[in-house]
Amino acid sequence: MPRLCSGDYLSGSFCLTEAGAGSDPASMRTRAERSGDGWCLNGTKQWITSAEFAGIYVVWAVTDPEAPKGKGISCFLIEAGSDGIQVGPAEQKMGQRGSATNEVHFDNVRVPGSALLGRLNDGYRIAVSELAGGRIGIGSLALGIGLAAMDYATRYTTERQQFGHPIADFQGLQWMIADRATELEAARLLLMSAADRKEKGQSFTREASMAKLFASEKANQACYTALQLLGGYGYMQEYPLERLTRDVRITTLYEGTSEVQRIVIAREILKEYRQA
Ligand SMILES: CC(C)(COP(=O)(O)OP(=O)(O)OC[C@H]1O[C@@H](n2cnc3c(N)ncnc32)[C@H](O)[C@@H]1OP(=O)(O)O)[C@@H](O)C(=O)NCCC(=O)NCCSC(=O)CCS(=O)O
Repeated sequence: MPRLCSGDYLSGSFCLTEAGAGSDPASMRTRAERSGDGWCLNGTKQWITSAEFAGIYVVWAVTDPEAPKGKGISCFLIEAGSDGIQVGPAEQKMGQRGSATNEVHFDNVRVPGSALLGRLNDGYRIAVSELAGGRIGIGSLALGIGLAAMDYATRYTTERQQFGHPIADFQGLQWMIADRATELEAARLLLMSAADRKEKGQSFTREASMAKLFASEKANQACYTALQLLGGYGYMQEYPLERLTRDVRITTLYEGTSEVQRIVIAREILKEYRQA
């Protein structure tokens, strides 16, 4: 942590996803086998944010293949310079091109026993609980993009003249502005509520998924509307809507798709009813 906070490490990377283990990370195939006092890791992680800049990787690997699904996974902290780690080139993405996304290969990477984070075979719980916190972050990112898009487009409607009027005078457009503003405000309140619960040490899994689901879907809709308000200009790279619309698209996918958020929300609600 001190090296991450001081900037000695430009970033850390969260290495969970694999080619065959995206929405279902417990089906991962990366293995960590005992090697003397330590561990030897083999496998490939996919779509890892900032891997090419990372000083340290948080890596999940199967440590007990005989255990029931999700019960034999452990979490390791691995220094970027370790022998056997290879980082692939940055992926060519639709958006968020300011953020590098790489594959990370672990080929007989040997780490000491002290690299184990948390308890042996209890790593999957660390992954899912960290994802819940991350969802507040991605929801907030989505909200920021949605607000920026609508801010730009709303100002544009007051300046753009058609049919002898600023287009903001037309009720059809006013309703679009009103609906998006209402949805983004609701998203903001859901995010604040989830963050507040997290900060107070209360359970927040359900609230984080609700906030991420709603904020990312509504931010995508906001970018669509904002581009529509600019008409053909919105489609041009010269204007910011083209980039915002590409950047926002990933927010309903990463840190868990909208469909995964619905699984989490439904499970959390049903848990209460089943316990009653
Ligand atoms: C779809 C899933 C929610 C399904 O989960 P699973 O069925 O595989 O696992 P669970 O049984 O729900 O949970 C396992 C275990 O952990 C406990 N748990 C669950 N949530 C929490 C929590 N918030 N805090 C603490 N503990 C929690 C749960 O009770 C279980 O414990 P027991 O076994 O009962 O003891 C899940 O697979 C899922 O979320 N999938 C989506 C994965 C995802 O979001 N991937 C994104 C990867 S990161 C990314 O995209 C960004 C790139 S990067 O950062 O570089």
